[in-house]
Amino acid sequence: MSDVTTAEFNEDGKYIRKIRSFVLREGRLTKGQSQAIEAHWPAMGLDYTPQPLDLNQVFGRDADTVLEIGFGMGASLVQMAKAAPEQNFIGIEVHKPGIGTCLSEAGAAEVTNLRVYHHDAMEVLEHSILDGSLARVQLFFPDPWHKKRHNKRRIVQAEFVQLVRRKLKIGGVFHMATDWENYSEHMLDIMNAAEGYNNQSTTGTVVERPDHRPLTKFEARGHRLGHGVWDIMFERIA
Ligand SMILES: C[S@@+](CC[C@H](N)C(=O)[O-])C[C@H]1O[C@@H](n2cnc3c(N)ncnc32)[C@H](O)[C@@H]1O
Repeated sequence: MSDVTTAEFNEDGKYIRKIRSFVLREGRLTKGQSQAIEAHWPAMGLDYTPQPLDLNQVFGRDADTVLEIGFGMGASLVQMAKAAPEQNFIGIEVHKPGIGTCLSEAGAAEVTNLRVYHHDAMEVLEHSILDGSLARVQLFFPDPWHKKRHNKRRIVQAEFVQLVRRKLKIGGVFHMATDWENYSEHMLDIMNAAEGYNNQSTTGTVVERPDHRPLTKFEARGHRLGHGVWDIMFERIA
């Protein structure tokens, strides 16, 4: 398994510090997580390389590919892969325990249409995914970076959404969900200003949770407490 980021240097060989959307908190792996990585990484893990991935070769077929950024423990990703065997799924996560749990659940569910990266999604998207190759990109409950002075760490930014657009096919969908209202407003501001996208909401705002996004445990609890969740879906039109 490679490092989660690639060190970058300028022409003078000076290390470039980037603003990242995550802070690594490498909690210890449980025994189950490390066993799952050992058992399933050979079949389901994708080692990061800056060369574009041949999706047909990776999945052994030509099918629509859905890519999820920051899948956490992977509960909804595994459910989605299980529920849609006709589609390919790629998950990207920097948190190693999440990789372990996801692989453990994917192994137990016997899914064969899921591959995962343990790396920074920005670099994977930029270098490993061919332009115009994805049917859907999913970003569920990204770190909200609540404090105003941390807002710049939010992954949803003008440049990022154009990177996502480039990787989607025409007609492909960028699907976001958040439980933080201020972040949903930020997402809508960025997406409304972004070229080449069309909001799938008839009201020009948010959409109902589509059936293909499973309700997470955390979200179900939020519902009971009266908390909101906002789904935002934009289609690539150009
Ligand atoms: C708040 S959690 C949500 C996890 C999951 N989607 C869920 O709904 O439970 C956000 C996740 O995104 C991951 N993450 C943030 N920035 C990332 C990046 N640039 N590349 C890969 N993963 C990232 C974090 O490690 C974290 O696990």
